[in-house]
Amino acid sequence: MSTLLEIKGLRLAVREQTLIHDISLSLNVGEWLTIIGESGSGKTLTGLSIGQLLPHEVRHSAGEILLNGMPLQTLSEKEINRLRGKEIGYIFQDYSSVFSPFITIGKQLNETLQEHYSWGRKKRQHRIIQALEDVGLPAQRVIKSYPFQLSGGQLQRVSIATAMMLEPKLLIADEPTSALDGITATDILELLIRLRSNTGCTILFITHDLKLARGYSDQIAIMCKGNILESGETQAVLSHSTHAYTRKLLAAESLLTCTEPEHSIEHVKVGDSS
Ligand SMILES: Nc1ncnc2c1ncn2[C@@H]1O[C@H](COP(=O)(O)OP(=O)(O)OP(=O)(O)O)[C@@H](O)[C@H]1O
Repeated sequence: MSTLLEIKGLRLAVREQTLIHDISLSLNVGEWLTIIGESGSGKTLTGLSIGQLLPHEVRHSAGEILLNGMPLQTLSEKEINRLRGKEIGYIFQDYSSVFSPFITIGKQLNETLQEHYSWGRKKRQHRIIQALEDVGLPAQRVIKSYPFQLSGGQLQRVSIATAMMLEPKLLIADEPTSALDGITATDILELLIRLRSNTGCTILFITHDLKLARGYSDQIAIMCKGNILESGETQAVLSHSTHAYTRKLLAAESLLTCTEPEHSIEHVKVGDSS
């Protein structure tokens, strides 16, 4: 299996404060990796750093992020802009902020396609309808709708359709179900599974919910205070965890407050004999 994403010794800081401490992760083509950790552990910053979407005050102070072997931090603004959307797609918890309130969904999706492809109107229209149908929405009605005319679950489906219509190799889904009720959240996860098997895309999923990590991911990484405590195949990490925090986490089935001393955390790669 070939590696799509490699994060090597990534460190992020704000002024003198280190927020992410030399983390390393790798993700193979077509895999689903879940990063799980309590609030403030560094999940979102890790996801944003891949597409160079960090808040301006957060510095990438060490390490490399490679997509298909290409070091992303060496790209110009124009080059990374071209990769965002087409190679690296994002879905966020706050799907409503993705849409302009006074423009129909069809027009917004059309503008997104125009930014990336020089296709004619008919081909763009066809792609939009197909993308909306792929996420189980009534495309003809949705393209004429304004965002406020759709439910939260429908809008999150539209944001997934927006990301998937560009056929990204890597989809970063940051807590995409946190704002939805339980049944809608499960539907969205099932949808991501189906889209992954249809398109072969690779998924980096960010959550604080162990149930979601357990049920859907091939690989799991447990984050705490800007460090990765353990990572590896989901089953291996969950059944042979070496870290006391992970074991307590499993016993509680919900996130605990991480009490590890920040600077002495060692990243354990479960199942890695090298
Ligand atoms: N712009 C910023 N300036 C300063 N500190 C920041 C900034 N953004 C995030 N942080 C800090 O970095 C740490 C990691 O934040 P991050 O948002 O990545 O956590 P998270 O695990 O995604 O949390 P949550 O689940 O609540 O979204 C936190 O301590 C947070 O307060």
